[in-house]
Amino acid sequence: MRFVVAGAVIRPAPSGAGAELLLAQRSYPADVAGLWELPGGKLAPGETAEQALVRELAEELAVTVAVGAALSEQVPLRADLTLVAHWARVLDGVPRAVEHHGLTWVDADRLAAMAESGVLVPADTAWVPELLTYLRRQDSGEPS
Ligand SMILES: Nc1nc2c([nH]c(=O)n2[C@H]2C[C@H](O)[C@@H](COP(=O)(O)OP(=O)(O)OP(=O)(O)O)O2)c(=O)[nH]1
Repeated sequence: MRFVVAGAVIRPAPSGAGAELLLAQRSYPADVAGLWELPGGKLAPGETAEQALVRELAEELAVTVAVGAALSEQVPLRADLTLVAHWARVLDGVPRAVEHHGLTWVDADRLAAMAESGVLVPADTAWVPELLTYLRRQDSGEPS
């Protein structure tokens, strides 16, 4: 089994209420180009999910991240490929779309509207309830 790891990159909302999540707009392949995802990629041989996420987000966003706990859902993509996600925070740098069409920080209401309108990569909808619960928390402390 191979794994893809995605980062639920979060920050306190500038308004002070709740938190925001970073979404990235895929540029390929054609079936998902234009849809929004949690940035990340496949684990290289011998890498842990945490190591792969640090590497992928450095490559894709030009930032250094601290990787936290895994989200609870693991999403089967194919018989031999499973998608997992970890919470992450930017330690250094400002995210930039190196490989994606664009980036956007969303609050809970915006994420819910995007999920509703079908602009998320389909597999990622599995995480929406857990993401919304965190983004709506008032203290935006460590995800539990
Ligand atoms: N990174 C990422 N991939 C996702 C998500 N949801 C989802 O279905 N995928 C799929 C798309 C791809 O089939 C696979 C990972 O592709 P990728 O293009 O990000 O990974 P990569 O850079 O390591 O792969 P590659 O293009 O070099 O083959 O997982 C997601 O939220 N983030």
